[in-house]
Amino acid sequence: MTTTALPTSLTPTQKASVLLEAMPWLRAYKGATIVIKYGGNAMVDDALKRAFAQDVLFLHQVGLRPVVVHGGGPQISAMLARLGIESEFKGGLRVTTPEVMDVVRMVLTGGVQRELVSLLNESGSAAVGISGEDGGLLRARQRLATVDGESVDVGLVGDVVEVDPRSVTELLDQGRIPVVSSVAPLVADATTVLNVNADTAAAALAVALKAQKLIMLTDVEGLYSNWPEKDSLVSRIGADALEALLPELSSGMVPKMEACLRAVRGGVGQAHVVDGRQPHSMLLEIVTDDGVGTVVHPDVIPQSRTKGGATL
Ligand SMILES: Nc1ncnc2c1ncn2[C@@H]1O[C@H](COP(=O)(O)OP(=O)(O)O)[C@@H](O)[C@H]1O
Ligand SMILES: CC(=O)N[C@@H](CCC(=O)OP(=O)(O)O)C(=O)O
Repeated sequence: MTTTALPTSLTPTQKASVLLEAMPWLRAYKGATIVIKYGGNAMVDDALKRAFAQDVLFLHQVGLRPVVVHGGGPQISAMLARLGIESEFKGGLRVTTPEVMDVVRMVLTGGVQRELVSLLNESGSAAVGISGEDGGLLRARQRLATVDGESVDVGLVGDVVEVDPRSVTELLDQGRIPVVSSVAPLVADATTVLNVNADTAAAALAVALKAQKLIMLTDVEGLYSNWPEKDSLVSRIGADALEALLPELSSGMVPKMEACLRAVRGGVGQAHVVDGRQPHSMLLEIVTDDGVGTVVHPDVIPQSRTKGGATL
């Protein structure tokens, strides 16, 4: 895999200080489980996908336990269009007929997941693909979407109600990088498969794994309190304040911020929304002092999760 060289304009001292800045963060996160949600909109070009793979491999190499949960909304929409199947979103969720569900499952587990696994394994073999259907990982119940305060039917769309994380922890314990697709069997009938928004799946998995961090890579700088006003980017928000803001949010930000809230309320140390269009944004978020994007934190931060003035 090709690597991005440091610009030659950096002096040796500056290069050393970049490495040294990373040290306390790497020490703090050694052995930590980090769930990374890689959104379909952040997979827009090959260079970005490679930068993403490099970051995941770096974190794995230095002793973190990264788990990738991938999306693929735009890729599913492109395949549906090629097949001439109409599709629409309500409240940020795809209306999923049985015909659409077949395509969702095929594109996520057969396309996007395979591509990410092969990218991560280009210079190794640690990545292993798995779906919510495998090893009883996820179980879901049909859910409705909320549009203008009203509940609306979106078909075969699920919310995760049970997680058996053993298949993922076993992979992590073997030194692997699990790459998870967000389809899940119906809790009452395992032969019916539901389409789970990947943000929702990532949050449920992060809670079950007791992850230290959930990172959402998307195609926007972070959460805007007054979208699309550029000066309304939120850098930090607590769970209660986010809950109050949820009814104001629209489209893809609804499941994403619901997922961040669920994660921090469920015991995950922090949830981050970072811009996947910026190469290495995730790495910068984890191993440097400069926070990027939006951090969602629990209202009460346990003492064990603070380091100096910073929150882990
Ligand atoms: N308040 C908001 N803050 C940021 N983005 C918003 C907001 N409201 C709506 N959006 C839209 O949500 C999109 C991200 O959601 P989505 O397309 O589902 O991403 P992903 O594929 O990464 O899950 C942004 O590109 C933006 O167009
Ligand atoms: C129910 C629902 O909307 N499921 C999503 C699953 C993929 C996904 O979440 O992909 P992104 O993360 O790229 O948006 C969909 O069908 O598009």
